[in-house]
Amino acid sequence: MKPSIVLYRSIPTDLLERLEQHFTVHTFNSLTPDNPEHLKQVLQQAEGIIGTGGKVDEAFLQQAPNLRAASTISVGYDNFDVAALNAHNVVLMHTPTVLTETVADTIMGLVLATARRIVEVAERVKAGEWQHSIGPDWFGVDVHHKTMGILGMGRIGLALAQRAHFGFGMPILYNARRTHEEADRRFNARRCDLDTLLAESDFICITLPLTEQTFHMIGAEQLAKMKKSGILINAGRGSVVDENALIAALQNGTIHAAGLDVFEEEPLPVSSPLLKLPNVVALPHIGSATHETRYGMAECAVDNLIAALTGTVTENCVNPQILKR
Ligand SMILES: NC(=O)c1ccc[n+]([C@@H]2O[C@H](COP(=O)([O-])OP(=O)(O)OC[C@H]3O[C@@H](n4cnc5c(N)ncnc54)[C@H](O)[C@@H]3O)[C@@H](O)[C@H]2O)c1
Repeated sequence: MKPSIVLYRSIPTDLLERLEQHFTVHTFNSLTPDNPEHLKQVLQQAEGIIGTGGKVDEAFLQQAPNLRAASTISVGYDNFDVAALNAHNVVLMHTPTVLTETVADTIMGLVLATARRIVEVAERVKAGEWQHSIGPDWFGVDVHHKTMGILGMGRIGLALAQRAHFGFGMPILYNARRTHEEADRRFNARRCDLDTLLAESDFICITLPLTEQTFHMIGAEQLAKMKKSGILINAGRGSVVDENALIAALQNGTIHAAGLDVFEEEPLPVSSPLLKLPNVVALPHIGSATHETRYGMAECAVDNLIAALTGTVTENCVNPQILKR
């Protein structure tokens, strides 16, 4: 009999067929579906889960005694309790690399949109406000040759540095736990402490994962250390920034603008003060959301689950120590 798995995100038909060659697939629209009793029943037998979103913690794992592998269709895995997975001998697979370049493109899009006020002025054109040749109230600020500060010099940080350095002639600062030799060599990037990065950068781009150490890493104190003309871009995870402190900083003119792809609560509530601020560009977590990349992520996650449940893992494993047990 084929192993039973739970699929909790819709994936392209050919990839579903690939899963069905190996497994009996039980499909749900999320991990908190309309039919929770059915999910509970299926989880009793399930050896694998694949999808994105939803908490996988001790309470969830208690309901899935036969689980051997979890495959998330994302690179970030902050919604998984890795210690609990380890305790239950569950391998966690994710999709790094395949989305790196697309997310870096999104971040550059936010840099340009905030600095040049692209969304705001395009809306004014649509509203019929372009009646005469434009004056300073339509102007933005330059991007090229300004200083870019990157928080989290990993895969996405490096792809962003490449764009900023070669495309826009920007000096690159970064804050990281250790020196990134490739960034230094290829982009003349300079590692510095957080306070220096906050004080010297014109754009601060967050590409950090959400962990206990990065939670609210940027709060009122850090925002106050940024240039008044500084622009904050967050494409890591919402809770790396204290959103209330950010709202206050944007309202008070402590910083110039913000470009946000991620939020403390997603979807962003329509009542959020962020949506009332003209100096905010808010995106619905589209970092990796292109047809090509979302297909690539789903394919990678499918192959990851097959590898994990057939004992052929070579890459993309968050807790490889489990494989040796
Ligand atoms: N907006 C989106 O749609 C989207 C898409 C993909 C990834 N992401 C987010 O981006 C994150 C990074 O992805 P990646 O592929 O570049 O991961 P990565 O692991 O290659 O890079 C993360 C970097 O952050 C560094 N880091 C971690 N904690 C730190 C700390 N306390 N101080 C300084 N540096 C620290 C790590 O050393 C690493 O270099 C993901 O974890 C995810 O949260 C968002």
